[in-house]
Amino acid sequence: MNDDYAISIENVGKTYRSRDGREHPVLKGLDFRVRPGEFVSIVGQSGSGKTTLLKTISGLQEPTEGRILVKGRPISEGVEDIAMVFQAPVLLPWRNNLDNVLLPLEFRGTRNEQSRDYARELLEMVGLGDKAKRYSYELSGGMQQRVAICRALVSRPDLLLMDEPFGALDAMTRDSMNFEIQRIWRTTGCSVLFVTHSISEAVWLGDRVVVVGDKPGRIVADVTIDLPRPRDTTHRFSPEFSGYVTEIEAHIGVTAGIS
Ligand SMILES: Nc1ncnc2c1ncn2[C@@H]1O[C@H](COP(=O)(O)OP(=O)(O)OP(=O)(O)O)[C@@H](O)[C@H]1O
Repeated sequence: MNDDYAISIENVGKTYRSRDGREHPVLKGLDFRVRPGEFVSIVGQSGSGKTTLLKTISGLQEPTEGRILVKGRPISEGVEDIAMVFQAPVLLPWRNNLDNVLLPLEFRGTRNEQSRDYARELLEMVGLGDKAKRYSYELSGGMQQRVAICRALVSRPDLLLMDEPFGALDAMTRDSMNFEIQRIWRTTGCSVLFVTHSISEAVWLGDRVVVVGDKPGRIVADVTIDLPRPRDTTHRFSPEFSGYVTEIEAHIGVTAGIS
């Protein structure tokens, strides 16, 4: 049954049309499911269509072919339980961090005392409880991205879409954000679709790693990561971990025609 899944991507294609009328197929025949509470990483060459896929899932744009169901309901019906985190946190500099977190609820007209408490709870959860009344320009890049994650979580989404959320962070901050997102995901129980260019990040975080090939974007592998949870740094040095990384590198290499 479709509604057993957090999300069903059924034979989805997306073609862009340029100004001169030419068609550019970017995604073709994508077909996969995400179970409730599952963490699915997505990797692929630059330009393979990963962002296009997330935008299509979030409802920011429509697929040209196929359909997307959230708990059995077409996203075209205006499903509200999806939130997205982008590479850049894009916080409003004139609002304090708490008010940035509450922004989606203001748009929906559902901001109230309870949601304010929940937003504070989320900031506590990511270690920014004392920064609620501070402004984004007073925070480091990693802290700003944590605020953006709280903003995505404040509407209690069932599905969190993350597009290279740690791509702009330095290696050490990225490492600690990997732990942070694992903890957040386990606490909230939401399903996550996580796009990254880092294969080791994808393996370390994911229950599965979906590899998207390019021209047009399609799934070339869907690898189940059978490593115990919660994961810590020791897993990164295990032979099983290296095996998964090598396997996925090979899938991406084949896609690019270099192996
Ligand atoms: N609005 C648009 N109109 C036309 N073409 C587009 C549009 N958005 C994306 N594209 C094209 O679609 C292809 C896939 O882009 P997309 O951003 O989805 O790839 P990606 O895998 O996320 O890349 P990266 O890893 O570099 O972020 C690219 O060739 C891009 O130029």
